[in-house]
Amino acid sequence: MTHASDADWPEIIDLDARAFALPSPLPRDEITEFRAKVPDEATYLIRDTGTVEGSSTIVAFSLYYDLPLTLPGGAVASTAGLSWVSVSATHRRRGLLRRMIDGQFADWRANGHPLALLTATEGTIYERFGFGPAAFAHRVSVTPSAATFRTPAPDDSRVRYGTPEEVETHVPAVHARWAAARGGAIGRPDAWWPSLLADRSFRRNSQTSGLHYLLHPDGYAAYRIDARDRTALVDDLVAVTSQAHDDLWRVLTSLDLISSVNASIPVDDSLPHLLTDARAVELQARPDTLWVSILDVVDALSLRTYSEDGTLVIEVADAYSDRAGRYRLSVVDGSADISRTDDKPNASMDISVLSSLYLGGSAARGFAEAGRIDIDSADSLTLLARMFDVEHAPFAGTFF
Ligand SMILES: CC(=O)SCCNC(=O)CCNC(=O)[C@H](O)C(C)(C)COP(=O)(O)OP(=O)(O)OC[C@H]1O[C@@H](n2cnc3c(N)ncnc32)[C@H](O)[C@@H]1OP(=O)(O)O
Repeated sequence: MTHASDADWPEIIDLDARAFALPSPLPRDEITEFRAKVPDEATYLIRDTGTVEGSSTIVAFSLYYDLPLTLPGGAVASTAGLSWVSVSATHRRRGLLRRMIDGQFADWRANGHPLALLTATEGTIYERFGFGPAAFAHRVSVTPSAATFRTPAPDDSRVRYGTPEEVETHVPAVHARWAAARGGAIGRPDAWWPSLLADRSFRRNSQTSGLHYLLHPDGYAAYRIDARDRTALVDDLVAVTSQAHDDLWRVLTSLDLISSVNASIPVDDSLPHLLTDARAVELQARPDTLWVSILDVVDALSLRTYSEDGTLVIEVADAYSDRAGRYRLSVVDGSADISRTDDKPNASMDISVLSSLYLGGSAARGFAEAGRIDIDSADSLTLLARMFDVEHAPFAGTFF
């Protein structure tokens, strides 16, 4: 296994397009922009000799981004975001993914990352490495004609369409304010913004418009129009205050000639409650949007805060790595002290389940009822559930 160099990228892009069944690979002139997002040492590739004598081809590739993740309580963890995992169809199920993850896992730990993240194409690949789905979103379709707000619109909502110059300064700044305040939010590194704001053609098809940006002093919404069925597709909506949230949604639901507004919103978003008819917000799917793997149990559990004080011994099983063991979690005034222990456990679970609970986006009770958390008493389950509970559901906000 080696790291990628500039010369490898055209081949990597082709491998990736085939593996992800994309209609066309990333255009060559956009590779440079993409390359700014990832240093060579965070890329992993495996070559195999080709059928033509002397040739060799890339048969597996993956990379990780250094991503800031806001945790319950407001601390920001430096995480490793696994992405672009592609194995050639000619080399499937020969352990190449496992080889790449083994290498990355060692590097993530050497770099001191307490957590690894990913967004998954399929739900059955990553649990074996200790990842669990940890944040979700509601994919909704809002019918503007039925979306009547319970309260009248303010005289001036302060929402305006932004010029490109305004968008370039306002959007990254508001996103950073929002991400710092929302548990489960992924902060966007500076190097990501040029390609996001450029809204390259590969992000849309011939029937969809470019992005329109609505700006508010405390938020923004970026949407495009699909001309085929006159829908508005919300690409990004960030609101630091509820006023910004409500004002942006008032504009989005009053777009003329639009039959529906499609968006991915937090599972606890207030939008349905703002309307006289909550059915105007039709739930279409509840996808997992972020998978987490706790790489270091003591470090990770110490970084977040907790909603209930108390002490629990949690036993972790780990078939992939060395995270197994018993950990005493003592919470005082919301802050945890964690240490390894030999004491009898109150709750036993796989590292992937603990990783799912970590951001507060999954309920301990559901895992216990499914037999995936062994619990010594009803009181322990109540304490576990309350400890990991959070004020706002985690919302990642960024696909990577
Ligand atoms: C974070 C991301 O980037 S998600 C994107 C993942 N990539 C894709 O979906 C693109 C298309 N798919 C591929 O490129 C490949 O099929 C991959 C990357 C999913 C798997 O690569 P492979 O090299 O075939 O996996 P590998 O042989 O190392 O398998 C490792 C383990 O995962 C299992 N596994 C691999 N793929 C799958 C799958 N799609 N569903 C269920 N299990 C899987 C294997 O059975 C094996 O299990 P075991 O070791 O516990 O017995």
